[in-house]
Amino acid sequence: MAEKVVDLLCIGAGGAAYPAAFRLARAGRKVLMVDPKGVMSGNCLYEGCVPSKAVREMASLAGATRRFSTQLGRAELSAPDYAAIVQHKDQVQARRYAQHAQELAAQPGIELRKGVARILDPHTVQIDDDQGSEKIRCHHLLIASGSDVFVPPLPGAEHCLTSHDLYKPDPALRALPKRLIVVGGGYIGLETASFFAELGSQVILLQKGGQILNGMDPGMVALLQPLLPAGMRILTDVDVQRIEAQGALRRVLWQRAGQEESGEAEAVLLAVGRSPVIPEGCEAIGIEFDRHGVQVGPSLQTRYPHIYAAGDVNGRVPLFHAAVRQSLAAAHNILGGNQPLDYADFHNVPTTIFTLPAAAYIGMTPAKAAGRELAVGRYDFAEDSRAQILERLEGEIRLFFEPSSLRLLGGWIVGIDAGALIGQIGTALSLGATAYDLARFADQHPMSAEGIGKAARSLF
Ligand SMILES: Cc1cc2nc3c(=O)[nH]c(=O)nc-3n(C[C@H](O)[C@H](O)[C@H](O)COP(=O)(O)OP(=O)(O)OC[C@H]3O[C@@H](n4cnc5c(N)ncnc54)[C@H](O)[C@@H]3O)c2cc1C
Ligand SMILES: NC(=O)c1ccc[n+]([C@@H]2O[C@H](COP(=O)([O-])OP(=O)(O)OC[C@H]3O[C@@H](n4cnc5c(N)ncnc54)[C@H](O)[C@@H]3O)[C@@H](O)[C@H]2O)c1
Repeated sequence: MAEKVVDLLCIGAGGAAYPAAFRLARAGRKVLMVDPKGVMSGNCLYEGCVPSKAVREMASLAGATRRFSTQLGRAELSAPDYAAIVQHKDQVQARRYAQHAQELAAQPGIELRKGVARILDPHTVQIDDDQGSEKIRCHHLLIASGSDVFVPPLPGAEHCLTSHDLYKPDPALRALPKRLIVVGGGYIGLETASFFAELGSQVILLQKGGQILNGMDPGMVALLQPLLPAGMRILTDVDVQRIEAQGALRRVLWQRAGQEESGEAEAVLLAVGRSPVIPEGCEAIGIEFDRHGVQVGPSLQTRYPHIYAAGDVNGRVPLFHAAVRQSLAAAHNILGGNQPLDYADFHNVPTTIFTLPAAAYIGMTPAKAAGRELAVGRYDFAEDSRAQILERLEGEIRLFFEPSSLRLLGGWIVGIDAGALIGQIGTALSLGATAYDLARFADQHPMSAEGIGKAARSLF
């Protein structure tokens, strides 16, 4: 039987794969996506962004209802029903899977195969599935195999839950733990700790280094940390020794400032990072990668101009919207005959830590400016109408400008609506806006976005 030939083969069917697949199919190219999940949208929908934020919004509503119980006439509030929250999360996932199936069915030119891909040579990929194996010839290859939970060699790690166990459809955790210990103070650990604390768990978070959200601007982190829910105890400079199981209970033992300490909980979440999933065959054909991922520049090309690597697998900006943008840039470069004509920007990507409350940033912040002078515009939510209506007075919008031109270089938001506002700041930044432009735009009242113009006007 003749080998099947496609224009583009995508290893994976997540956010780094399907935007390119659709773009090329619309241009009349023949595309094959391969993913062992057999469905489109990768880990974002399976166990990442969408399910975690479905839990977040329920926790946020539970917190708001508790804060306003008197005004809402519900003085006697029962504890949140975590099983019902999980059911809601599962329904959101099911709805989005159905939507993606419809989108795929409506687009001629794309096939999605359930299976695992491995690279045989720079133009041949083998797909292994339940039925056996098939070799496919491809003119272009997009490596979009994403990332997976990193489990360190920590004694007793098998007694811990991971984000997979919390957020996948029909997850293992279905009851709210009275006590939760979280190992790792990055995105997943901190977000999840804040959701469970808001829902009523007593949470201890253990972070290895001196700062939670390691690598992010310390100024922003220092504003966020005190605003996190009561019921969350954050310990830094912790060296976790082991986790022991005692029936249904878990005991975590750690060292801090030379002292042995321990804690007991109904559940332990291990969230110390993710590792790129490097498809078999990459090494054999000489594609360069390290522990962060496949090495690519902004054109997303590997050392083979027709082989691209986008999304978490390249480790550049492991966020869903960055994966989508990289996927489209790869598609444009394929359509350009592998001559780079589109480049992903790895620096100006809006980033939100969806804790309760959230923090978000983009572009240049003081820690990245490394001594370069910045003009700073600021707006406190304490004076914001919407923040007052919601009794969320904590936090701020801070914008960073080039002093001579007042061109917007970056910003952060800590507090209400951070995830939405950072997109607006990001749009302004990508359009080259200045403080004058932002100051002139009269945003809606009474919305927190008014604060962006007010932060800019604080400079004049
Ligand atoms: C708990 C959690 C919460 C998150 N929250 C957010 C958030 O709020 N916002 C945000 O922007 N990002 C968030 N992320 C990150 C986001 O999920 C990723 O950045 C995004 O999914 C990356 O997309 P991707 O396509 O590169 O990889 P993935 O989504 O990981 O998809 C890769 C796919 O490749 C498949 N695959 C792997 N190996 C092979 C192979 N050999 N052959 C075929 N297929 C293969 C996998 O099965 C997988 O489906 C979160 C992640 C987690 C874990
Ligand atoms: N809001 C979002 O966009 C969002 C949300 C969740 C996840 N994500 C993505 O998922 C990725 C993985 O998230 P993550 O939280 O697992 O990783 P992470 O890299 O963000 O954080 C891991 C944290 O664990 C700490 N750590 C490492 N080893 C430790 C140990 N032995 N004991 C205690 N602490 C230890 C690290 O210092 C770090 O602070 C992120 O990089 C991000 O790309 C994004």
